Amino acid sequence: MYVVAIENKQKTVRQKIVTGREIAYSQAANVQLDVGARVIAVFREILSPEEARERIKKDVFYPGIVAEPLQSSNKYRYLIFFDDGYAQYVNFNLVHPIYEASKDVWEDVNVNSRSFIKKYLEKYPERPMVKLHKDQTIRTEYNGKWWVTTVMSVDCSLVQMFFDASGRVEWIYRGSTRLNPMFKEEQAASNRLQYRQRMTRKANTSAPYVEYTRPNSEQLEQPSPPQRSVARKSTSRPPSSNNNITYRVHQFLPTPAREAPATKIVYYTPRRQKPKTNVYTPHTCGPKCKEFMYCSLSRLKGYSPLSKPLLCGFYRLMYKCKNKKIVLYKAPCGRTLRTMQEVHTYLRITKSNLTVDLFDFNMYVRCLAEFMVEQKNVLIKDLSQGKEECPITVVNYVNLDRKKCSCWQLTLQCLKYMDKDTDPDTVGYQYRRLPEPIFTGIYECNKKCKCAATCLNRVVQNPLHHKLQIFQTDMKGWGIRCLNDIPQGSFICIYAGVLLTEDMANRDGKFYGDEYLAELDFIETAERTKEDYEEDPYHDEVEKDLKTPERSPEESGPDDEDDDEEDDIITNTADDRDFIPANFLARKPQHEDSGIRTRLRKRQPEKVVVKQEKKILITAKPTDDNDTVMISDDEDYAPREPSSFNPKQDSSLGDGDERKYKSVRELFGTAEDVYIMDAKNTGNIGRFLNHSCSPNIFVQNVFVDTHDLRFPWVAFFTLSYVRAGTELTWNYNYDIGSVPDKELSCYCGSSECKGRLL
Ligand SMILES: C[S@@+](CC[C@H](N)C(=O)[O-])C[C@H]1O[C@@H](n2cnc3c(N)ncnc32)[C@H](O)[C@@H]1O
Repeated sequence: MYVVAIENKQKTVRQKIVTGREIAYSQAANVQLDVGARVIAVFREILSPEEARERIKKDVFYPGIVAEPLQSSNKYRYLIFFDDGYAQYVNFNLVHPIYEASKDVWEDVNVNSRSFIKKYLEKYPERPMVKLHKDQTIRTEYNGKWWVTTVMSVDCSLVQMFFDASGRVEWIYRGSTRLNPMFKEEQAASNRLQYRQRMTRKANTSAPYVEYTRPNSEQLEQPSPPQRSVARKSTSRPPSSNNNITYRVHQFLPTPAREAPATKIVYYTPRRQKPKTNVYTPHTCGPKCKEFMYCSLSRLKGYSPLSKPLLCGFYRLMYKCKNKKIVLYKAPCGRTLRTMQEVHTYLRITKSNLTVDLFDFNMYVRCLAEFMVEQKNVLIKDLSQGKEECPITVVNYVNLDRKKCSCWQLTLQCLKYMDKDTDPDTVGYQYRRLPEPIFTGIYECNKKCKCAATCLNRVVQNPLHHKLQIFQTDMKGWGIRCLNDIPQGSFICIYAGVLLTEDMANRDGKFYGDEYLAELDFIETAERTKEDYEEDPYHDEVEKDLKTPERSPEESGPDDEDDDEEDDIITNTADDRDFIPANFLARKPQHEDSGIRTRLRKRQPEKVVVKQEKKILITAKPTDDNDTVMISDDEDYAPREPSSFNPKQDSSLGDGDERKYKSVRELFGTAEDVYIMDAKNTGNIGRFLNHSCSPNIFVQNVFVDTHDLRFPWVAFFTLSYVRAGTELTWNYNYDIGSVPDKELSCYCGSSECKGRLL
């Protein structure tokens, strides 16, 4: 215990007995403080011009903990989590160590922030944070409710939010669960049956997401209690009987080569066996036009799909038209084909056995390019051991009328959830390609339909089409890359495996690994997306209900002082550990106002001032009630409105995404749960597709042999044009932190990488 002499305004001195946890040094530390250090630090408040006229801005010390050390990435400031829920960057000379701290430092913190601080320190340096940028809109909690807020600015780990309805402005830690994406991430980790964001929601690619800083395994403890025992990728389905081949995995896994093989792109030159005939002479196209072809499709087994028409005698020409480059095909008979529609019609009337998806009008797609690896490095020439050959298609295209086809109509149900002006002809397969995912699923024609096998609504039921290669990646084990350019929306393959129930998957996954488990969660994904669609009016209602005061200029953006801070970035590249406060002071003139503001606060009376004693400052009084702390003296201390790092515990507060209806899955029985596809021992090439946070293929649920919503096939399509030699990757949509004792770093290498898979 320490006896402290306290002088009040009237200069009368009284004595007080306090513990070492209630007093701090009167000087800033001259060594780097570690994360978790117990400190008092100055909190800088923002004053509006009117307030500034009325009173002077006071430097007030509040107790807290160091949440980030001084480092170049945060401009050599400490991030301080104040006990009463505020967060702010503070210059090191305004941070004073507290004299003593409990072994578990969070025990000294106000009860409202305790669990947050405890979890933060236990997990540090892993810090999931919402990745945000200016003008982004998300929901943020305030006073037990979710509000629509807009990002005003981002400063390292803090974000300044503008509450659209009330005009409130607040700085919030980006890892706070008061930010809805962060809240949902936490919910997902603790709720086995949460509803995840899916690749089927392509529109969400710019939505905010939670990013995990790469953990330092030595410093990390194990994550908090999760609910599931194995990891499962979202969405997949094997065929019960289909021509997508499955094979035993171990048969084609040779020892990986130590060195990456030399690679190159080679361009085929079509060998013209007949004199060039593509000069047009007027004629009516018909089956006779086929006679101009150099060879039949059946002789082109093993060639890439896009090269086949060119090898058969078609020319693919690039023209410049009004400064725009366009692609044209010239048929062997000389007929010019300018669009997919013209190609489709031409192939039909000439009764050609070429299919329309062998053509492409994207000028960047290189039809004759092939990615080659040195022969000696080719480990297996055919992964499917002859089973997965290029299809010999029987061409008999019928002009499928979408309006009359009940399968197409089922696919078009998704129009209900799209912009009302959406043209139905642009939804779903476009000449056997899928430009965008459809979250309500695709319904293909099947053997019960009257149409031919070459119908435009039969895609994933066909075998592998593109040349793929399994290769050893640097960090992710085996992966798949394409050997030819692949146009956007092309079907790659399905995800095949053995179907397991939830219980079986948990048991098998625990003992034999869960790397190849994928959930058939079409129902949950579709329902979730539908509800999101229906929720849109909710925002308007919320906003209507609230008065929207005008934003004052000083609230509407950072003031001049903020601009100054931007100029103060120190470009010191030395290790953060080398930081010596004294040198820093000598190098850089002290900036009066370099602490970043956390949020606007209720203004407090003038008397909130810290008394600087010669040796020590009286500081935080740890309490278990909401009175937070004592600064200087009980008389002088005026507590501010407490803030928080977590949403207020309000039973009515969901994740802002509460479900309104019963799930369709319940109609199948009370014991029904998602089925899981296990591709560990029996699967197809889909099992080798790695994860990426910026994937180039997406998952589409397709109904082929059954319309039972529990059993869609899961098919992969290209999200964009993919160049030969590129690895094909999808987004696993794992729930980070959901598997006990399991952490998996992500090595996708994308600039958007979240840092963790699990
Ligand atoms: C379905 S398997 C993919 C094929 C796997 N690479 C193999 O060699 O069989 C999933 C596993 O691949 C690895 N993996 C996939 N994507 C990854 C990524 N982005 N970062 C790290 N590991 C990854 C992980 O070990 C994961 O459990």
